[in-house]
Amino acid sequence: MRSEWAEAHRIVVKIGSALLVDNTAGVLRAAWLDALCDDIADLRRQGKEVILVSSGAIALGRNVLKLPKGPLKLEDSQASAAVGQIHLAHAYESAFRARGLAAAQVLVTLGDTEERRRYLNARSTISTLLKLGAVPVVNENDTVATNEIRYGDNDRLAARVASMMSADCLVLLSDVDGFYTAPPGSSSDARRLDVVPEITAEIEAMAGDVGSELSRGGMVTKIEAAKIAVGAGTNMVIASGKVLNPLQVLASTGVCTWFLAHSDPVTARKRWIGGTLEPRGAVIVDSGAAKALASGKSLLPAGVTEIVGQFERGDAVAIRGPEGTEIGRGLIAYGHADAAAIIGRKSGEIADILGYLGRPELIHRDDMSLRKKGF
Ligand SMILES: Nc1ncnc2c1ncn2[C@@H]1O[C@H](COP(=O)(O)OP(=O)(O)O)[C@@H](O)[C@H]1O
Ligand SMILES: N[C@@H](CCC(=O)OP(=O)(O)O)C(=O)O
Repeated sequence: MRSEWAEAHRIVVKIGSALLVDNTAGVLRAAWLDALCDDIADLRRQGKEVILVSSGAIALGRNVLKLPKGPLKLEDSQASAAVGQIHLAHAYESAFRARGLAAAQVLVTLGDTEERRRYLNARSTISTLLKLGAVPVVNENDTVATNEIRYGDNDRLAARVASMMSADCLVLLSDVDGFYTAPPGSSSDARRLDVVPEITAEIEAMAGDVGSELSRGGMVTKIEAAKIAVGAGTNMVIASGKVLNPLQVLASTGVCTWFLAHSDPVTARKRWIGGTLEPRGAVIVDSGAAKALASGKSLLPAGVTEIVGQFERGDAVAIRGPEGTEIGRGLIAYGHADAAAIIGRKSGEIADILGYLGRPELIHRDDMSLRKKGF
């Protein structure tokens, strides 16, 4: 197995519906799920952080509701997801509890990963869960997501989660053991690629549709996911989940396809913050704060002398030194009005001033890109 696997500290694992749900009976494949949870407990013992993105709610729920086979209307998918998600949550809770781990259900919508304020909230909640030792189990909140505002497939959702969480590796477990030069079902000379170093038009043309009635997206959405992941500095793997203990099998055999990122997640995130996002305002810092930032510290309200412009929590702002020169950019943890109320004050005073317990830092160092480090 490639060194990227051994070196990965934060791993997102996405599980397709076809793996979790028995297509004929429409019920959960409990023995498979148990074995997967063994693999995750094992990774946790190795000191790694694991976030699961699990499909399966609609596939499970439609069976409970006795809906006919074939494509579902949007409202029937949403009803199925509502029913199936309870079953999924129950299954994960008991499987992880049996292994001494707490499962945490995180249901997200497209807006939670796209809109700045909610993005920071989701990132912060998942970080806290990891810090507390829980295993976040993420799915799309299908019950409230309508066609215009939904991912619809969990491949891209998993990639957005991996990018949001600066994960080192995203594993898409599927019913196929990698990316082939053509859809394996329709072409007998299709062969699996070990590594895709670049997602070219030729690679995109090799991706076909879904392999099972329960699934969504096929390889097309996996390639879309790969673009998001590698752009965020996350390596992506497509591997087979058709075996028991799929992560252990992957580690020992190395059979899969790798989509390699060109930089690490921290560098990619800093580039995104420093180069891609348009600043909505600015914070002016004093010389002491400028020095602290240069030595790798977060920006505390005490070191800020002025707030410029109007922005919301999670927006990008410019960080300017006492002479007004831009020294960096960052995602700010407060909207402009609250930020203006707490600048120059100690972090311990924030709750008294604002009436709620906000973050101690105005801009966390992970959410900051400094000019001299090159953006
Ligand atoms: N180039 C390709 N390489 C591998 N599989 C492909 C390719 N093009 C299409 N597929 C199909 O994609 C399927 C996997 O995607 P999908 O059915 O959406 O599963 P999942 O539930 O894992 O998301 C495979 O079973 C295969 O039939
Ligand atoms: N949120 C949906 C996921 C749908 C989906 O992406 O399925 P899959 O292609 O099997 O990963 C569910 O839980 O049913």
